[in-house]
Amino acid sequence: MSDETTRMTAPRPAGEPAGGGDRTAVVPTPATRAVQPPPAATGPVPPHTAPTRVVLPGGPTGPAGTTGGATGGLAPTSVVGHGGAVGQGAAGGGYTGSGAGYTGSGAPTAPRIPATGEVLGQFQLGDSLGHGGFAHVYRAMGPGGEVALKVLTNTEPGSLDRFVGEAALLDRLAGRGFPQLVAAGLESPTPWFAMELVPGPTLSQRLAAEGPLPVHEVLRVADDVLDALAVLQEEHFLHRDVKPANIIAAPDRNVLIDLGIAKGHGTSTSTHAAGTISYMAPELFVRKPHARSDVYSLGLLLIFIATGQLPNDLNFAGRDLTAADVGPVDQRLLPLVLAMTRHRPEDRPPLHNLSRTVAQLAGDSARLDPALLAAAGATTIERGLVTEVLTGSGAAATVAPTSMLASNPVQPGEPMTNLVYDQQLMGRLHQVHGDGFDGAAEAVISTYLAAVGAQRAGGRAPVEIKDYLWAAMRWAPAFTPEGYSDTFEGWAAYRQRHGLPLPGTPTTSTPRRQTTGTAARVAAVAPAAHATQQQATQVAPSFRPGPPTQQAPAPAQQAGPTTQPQRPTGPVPPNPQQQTGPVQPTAPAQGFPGRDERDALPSRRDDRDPSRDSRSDRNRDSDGGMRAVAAILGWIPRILMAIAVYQLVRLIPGFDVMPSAAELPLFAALGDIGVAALSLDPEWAPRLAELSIPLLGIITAALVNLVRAVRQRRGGRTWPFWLAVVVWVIVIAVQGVVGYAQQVTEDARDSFQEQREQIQDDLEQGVQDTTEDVRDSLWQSFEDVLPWN
Ligand SMILES: Nc1ncnc2c1ncn2[C@@H]1O[C@H](COP(=O)(O)OP(=O)(O)OP(=O)(O)O)[C@@H](O)[C@H]1O
Repeated sequence: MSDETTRMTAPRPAGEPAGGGDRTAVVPTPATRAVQPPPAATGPVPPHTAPTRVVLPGGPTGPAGTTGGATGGLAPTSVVGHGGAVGQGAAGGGYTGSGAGYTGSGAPTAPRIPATGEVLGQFQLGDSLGHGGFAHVYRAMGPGGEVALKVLTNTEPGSLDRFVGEAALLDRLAGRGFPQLVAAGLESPTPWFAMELVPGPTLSQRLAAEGPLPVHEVLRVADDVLDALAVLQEEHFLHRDVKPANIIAAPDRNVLIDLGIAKGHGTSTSTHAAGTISYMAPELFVRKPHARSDVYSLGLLLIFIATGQLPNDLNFAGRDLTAADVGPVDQRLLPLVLAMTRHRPEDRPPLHNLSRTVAQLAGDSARLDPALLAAAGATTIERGLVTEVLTGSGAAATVAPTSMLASNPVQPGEPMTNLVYDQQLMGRLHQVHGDGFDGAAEAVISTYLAAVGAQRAGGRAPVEIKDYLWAAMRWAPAFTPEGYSDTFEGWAAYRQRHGLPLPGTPTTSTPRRQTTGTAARVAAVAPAAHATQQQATQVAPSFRPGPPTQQAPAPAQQAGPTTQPQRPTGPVPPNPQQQTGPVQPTAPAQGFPGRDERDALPSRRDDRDPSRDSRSDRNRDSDGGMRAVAAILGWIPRILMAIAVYQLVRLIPGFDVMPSAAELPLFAALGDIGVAALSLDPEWAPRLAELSIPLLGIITAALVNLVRAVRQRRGGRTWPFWLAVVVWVIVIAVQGVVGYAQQVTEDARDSFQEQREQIQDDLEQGVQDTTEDVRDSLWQSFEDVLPWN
């Protein structure tokens, strides 16, 4: 093998002096870490117990560029080893080395996958241990014994940076919870690094062979992975790819592999998202990594290894899992996994609390402290992590601005696989799939692409994108409800029939808000659906020009979903537009999970249950009553609000000539009841009658919210509820304050009047008395002086 790497044999950049350091490993290290002196260039590879310490020839602080990853960003996007080929290549979007696969132009070329027997550095490759979309891992023999040797095979721009970053992080972790780095040849034409060989199957292999694990094994996995995640957190990293395939079940421990640095923060989760997205935390779908994102993935993983199945996909439903979602799981595990998979990351417990809970469960579960599983404020270490993410240090600088996260559209230049982050598109597809109309997906995608630009499709036809997204989300083909065609029109008809809100297509400017009533909405959407079909045919050709390949489905299949088996349904109306549509599926491109891969993925519970749709139909029917109640109830608070506002207007001086609504029998009675219940002066009855109007409003608004929440099976309160409560409270406050002020003023006026009258009476009396006294006294004096007295 011509590969000259011993541990690292990268060419030095021009002008850099040669020396002992030129044959050392050049994985970037954090600026804060003590850097060890480079080992001798020609020395033997040390045994695993003394791994090569990768160093930066540029000095302890490392050259510019290391800040991207190793200094604590979530994932390095630009890592410079020693200012040489790696760094330059990274900046240029490709590897500047001479090897196949990484060209200076940055354009990906064919990957080189080494064969068994080849030698890389001082390691001879043995059997393949496995591979993902990113790298191949081999059993290899080196001077210190057997190792797992990982070879980069992905040639997309940035993949080398990620690979270098992974090696750097492994080195930094020094075997704590992860395989220990042994040696690296990152500037080899075939970049590689060797790490400790962990014996054993992955957890997904173990599950496939043995089925669900007993509780104590589940807790052991939880314990080991929580420890590993805590180590990562100390280093200010998230893994972001916790899944059964990334945990090796060694006889004595479970080891987390495949460091998530391959998943750049705010960027793609790599091109082979299938199987990864299944475990992805909801906040990652809006590209807002949280310190507890790994907790969510681990929670799902524990559910999977305990039950053999994953809960329904809830990423777009926006709610927590319930016991019913989880399926038959040991009751001891239930509170743990429910807490770990809470929808809002801040409601999930921090790692430390989880470790203590797991320890308690493994010991004496009776001592389980429920407070540990409650939502807890950010820990100091988490705050550090979040700060780094938010301040945009290193790789985090790629985070989209908050304004972009609102609708989260895929940006030009982003890989097509990032469509999974588009909430608008994915939310719509989730609805389509949930209703059982996978066949409407192509139309939805086409319309979406027509709006955002066909280039976002990355050259894929809508049907390919649909297949990709379905595989990525592990949505098994849905069963269309009987009597409906699996098309956009069928979906629209189904929603109309069930009185469900009918979303427009993503691009339509369908004036849903300007029309009222279901009929009007349907009328508005019908042309939209028609337009969608047209757009499907218009957009598709520009995605993937070229002749259809062997895999192109027969025209008849093109009319409907190309991949979904359907239950026999009623006659499906022909759709000539789709039949003639130039959708030209081609062989799955790189990064798309193959059919076998998809089949191997564990299905979501709903996906495996063919009776799901009829069941959900029944649920929807039973929801009908609730919906009617909610609709009726919905008007009551609005009417009450109008009355309360009317009452408010009456408070304005001069407007009190208008009749008081509080005199209506219902409210008057409530005023009387209030006075009796609170033992108040009866004169307060009219005031209480006035206050009863907004109070009644709050109560009915709360009821409406409750009914709605039950119907939608959503926990928590919705914002309209809070809006209503705020309005009502303001009305009550104004009415209360003004009413009280009026009452007090009236009382004061009365008392003033009383006092005035009293004073007047007193004055009059006084004047009269005085007059009489004066008169009497005068008369007396007069009498006294009269001569006849
Ligand atoms: N240290 C190790 N010891 C033993 N086997 C390993 C080791 N590291 C990796 N493997 C095996 O190699 C397989 C692929 O490894 P890894 O997941 O790291 O590759 P990847 O290409 O980065 O994967 P992905 O595409 O999922 O990111 C693993 O599933 C595992 O079977």
